[in-house]
Amino acid sequence: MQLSPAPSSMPLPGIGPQTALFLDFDGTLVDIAPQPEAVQVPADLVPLLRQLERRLKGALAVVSGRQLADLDGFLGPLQLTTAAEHGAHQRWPGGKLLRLASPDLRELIRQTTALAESHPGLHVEIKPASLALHYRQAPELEALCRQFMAEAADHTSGVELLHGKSVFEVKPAGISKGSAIEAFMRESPFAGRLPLFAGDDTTDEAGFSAVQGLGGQGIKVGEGATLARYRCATPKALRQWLRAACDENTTGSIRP
Ligand SMILES: O=P(O)(O)OC[C@H]1O[C@H](O[C@H]2O[C@H](CO)[C@@H](O)[C@H](O)[C@H]2O)[C@H](O)[C@@H](O)[C@@H]1O
Repeated sequence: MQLSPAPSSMPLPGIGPQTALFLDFDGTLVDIAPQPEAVQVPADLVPLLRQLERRLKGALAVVSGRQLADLDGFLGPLQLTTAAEHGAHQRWPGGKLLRLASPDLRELIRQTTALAESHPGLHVEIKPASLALHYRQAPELEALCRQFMAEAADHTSGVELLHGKSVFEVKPAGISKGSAIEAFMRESPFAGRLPLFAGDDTTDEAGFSAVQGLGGQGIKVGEGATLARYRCATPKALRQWLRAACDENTTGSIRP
């Protein structure tokens, strides 16, 4: 399927009792920050997600590249249904945990850590099933990081490379945000509902493809070519749409 600019003037789709809602975290629920740990969670986000989860009778999940512990740290005390690490680590309704893959990343960790030590500005984020090499503080090193991570991924069994916002990530092959959403959609309370997925990055395109293949809609937050049919300008505007959906008198159909 070809990526195209999503229309920006259409009102966002309504969130109703038959919606299954899937939400990316960085760049979607919260603004992008200079470093992964510097993200600011707006004070009203956790109450908003709690209210939405209740209204949707549990059919809400966070779908993120982050590791589960980080998401829980940012969104605590909430522990939402979650697909973490691009779907490799899942928490299902009721709390059951599922780890779909655990590639051996020891050599990759050794190599990327050595690279970051010799290049100030690079940051290695080590997660249980994946690894991110961040270059937001050294954008001039993008080409070096690309080549390094492509070669490293080639030499690591069972992984594939993603390019996100100022980051190259190695994650388990064959698992994506799309496959995680499809898995949730086969089970209660998601099954039989219309899925909506909001995300901001290239790594969210698999999620847009999955929800639209199931008759739902993708919402791209921010700029850039996308498969998503809807667009919302900023995380703040997305949160306003979510808040509107919590208001009894609206279906959430606001303009982005
Ligand atoms: O799927 P997401 O929830 O969007 O997570 C994707 C990655 O997000 C984080 O990195 C990105 O956000 C950082 C904080 O805003 C930013 O500094 C970095 O440049 C971005 O790439 C996170 O650190 C990664 O683990 C996630 O995979």
